[in-house]
Amino acid sequence: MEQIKQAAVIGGGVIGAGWVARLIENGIQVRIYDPDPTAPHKLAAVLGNSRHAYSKLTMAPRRPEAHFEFTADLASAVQAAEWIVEAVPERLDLKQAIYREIEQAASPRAVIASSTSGILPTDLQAGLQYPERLLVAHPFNPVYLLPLVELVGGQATAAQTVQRALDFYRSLGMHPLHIKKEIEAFIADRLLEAVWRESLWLVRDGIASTQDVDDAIRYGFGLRWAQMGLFETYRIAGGEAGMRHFMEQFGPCLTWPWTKLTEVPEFNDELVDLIAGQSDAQSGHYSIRELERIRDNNLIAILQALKTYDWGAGKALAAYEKAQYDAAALSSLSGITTRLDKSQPIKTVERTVPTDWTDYNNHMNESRYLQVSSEATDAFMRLLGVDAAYVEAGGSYFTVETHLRHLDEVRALEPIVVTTQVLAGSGKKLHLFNRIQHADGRLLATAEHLLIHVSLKNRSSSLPSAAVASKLTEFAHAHAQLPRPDGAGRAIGG
Ligand SMILES: NC(=O)C1=CN([C@@H]2O[C@H](COP(=O)(O)OP(=O)(O)OC[C@H]3O[C@@H](n4cnc5c(N)ncnc54)[C@H](O)[C@@H]3O)[C@@H](O)[C@H]2O)C=CC1
Ligand SMILES: C[N+](C)(C)CC(=O)CC(=O)[O-]
Repeated sequence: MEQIKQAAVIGGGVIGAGWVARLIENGIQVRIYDPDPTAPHKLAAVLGNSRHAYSKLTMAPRRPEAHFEFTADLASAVQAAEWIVEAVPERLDLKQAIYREIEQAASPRAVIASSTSGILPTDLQAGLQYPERLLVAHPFNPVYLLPLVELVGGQATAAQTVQRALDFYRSLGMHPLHIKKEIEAFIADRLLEAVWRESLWLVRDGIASTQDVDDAIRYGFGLRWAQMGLFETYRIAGGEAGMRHFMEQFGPCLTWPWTKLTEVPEFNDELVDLIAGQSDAQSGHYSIRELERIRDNNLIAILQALKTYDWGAGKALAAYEKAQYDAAALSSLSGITTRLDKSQPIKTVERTVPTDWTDYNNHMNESRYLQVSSEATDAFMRLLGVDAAYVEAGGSYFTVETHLRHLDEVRALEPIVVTTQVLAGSGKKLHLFNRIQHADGRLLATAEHLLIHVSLKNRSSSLPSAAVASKLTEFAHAHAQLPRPDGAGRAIGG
């Protein structure tokens, strides 16, 4: 599959910044062009939130964040780009002018992906020299967390461009929804606009406050929509007889005067003041950044819950995690044959301390030391070949005993490194010693673990495969030459 290494983002506002966050998290270098001098400041705030979000989203090994930079002009941003994200304001003339500039500097193979919320891709393509490489990739805010991206090709978009886009967005952990027939506002915004329009009427007519509308969504059908959408939810609401009964019963209501969907309330100062005033009263005591954090934390919890049940948007997270584990296994395995120095403890974790790992003492909570050490053990297991495929085939290691020593403190966002030393490894047993260090060299903790190889079929101890046993023997022999670590085998107070 094509590996995109260099992207450009044109327009670094709400959506452009969200794209930058998702791209660099996935190891893709980004050059950004935005004439607004405050754009770097706004991007920094979005990255503060996205880094916080990614540190909580998954325990899978993350790629090192890629480099990004602002450029002084558009040409410098797109020259080397393989993927060009356009995220400038929603004006056809502006977007078309930007594409003309892009075409003068970029490779004709580079895909141009417009973030437009509703403009037809065929209109965007008008006047392009290579229109076959343009398509709409419409994301949802926050782009760094929500998996959906609507892909819409125009009349001139090549099938190959759509295929490249499907592969690319999947590799970013997204769920590309290919809309085969172009239509203004695509699918999701048509639905959102309908709900928004109706909500404006309800508030304007004094029937509900903005808070009432939000409560009607978040305490009820919003929860259903987040996991099943509309049609699957209504199928269940039809009882045993399912969708047919639901349609028979509730279909006729659609002709009753329940909604005003076709009319739009007049957008005068009075309406704006009414809505904005109620919105200020509802949530003005939070800053926008605080609201973003609250939103992100809630979204992460929902995504993780859905992942547990392999359902809805949780499927995208599960697939992304698997890809992250596979990528980590590949890089570790290539390390074994090329550059891994087995004569030393192996570096198994390199990360920063997430902001929500700290406690009332304002340092990393004791439980997280075990979590980090467990990440290190998992990474070492992958080095042995105990990866997702091995586990799926029925083999794994279970930890049966742990001894942790807490030696120094570490605070949020500080860099930590873990090294793993094999104390013994033969037969069913694997005895590891992990050193958790600050990147400045301070030893923060040691964790000693005894693991037993198990068969996941009958969940009892078993011998590892010959390939795993052989790799383990190599490490065990090499590490047997190392001095026994200080603290190994120690009991409390010993
Ligand atoms: N805000 C939202 O909820 C969503 C917006 N979109 C779409 O994303 C696109 C961007 O929208 P937002 O990020 O919300 O707007 P925004 O106003 O937050 O950001 C637009 C950015 O483009 C920059 N810009 C203006 N002229 C430029 C030029 N000639 N070259 C480079 N940069 C330029 C502006 O300085 C600004 O930073 C629009 O097409 C919008 O429909 C898509 C999904 C959701
Ligand atoms: C309001 N909006 C039309 C720009 C919204 C979107 O396009 C998608 C979203 O994030 O809701």
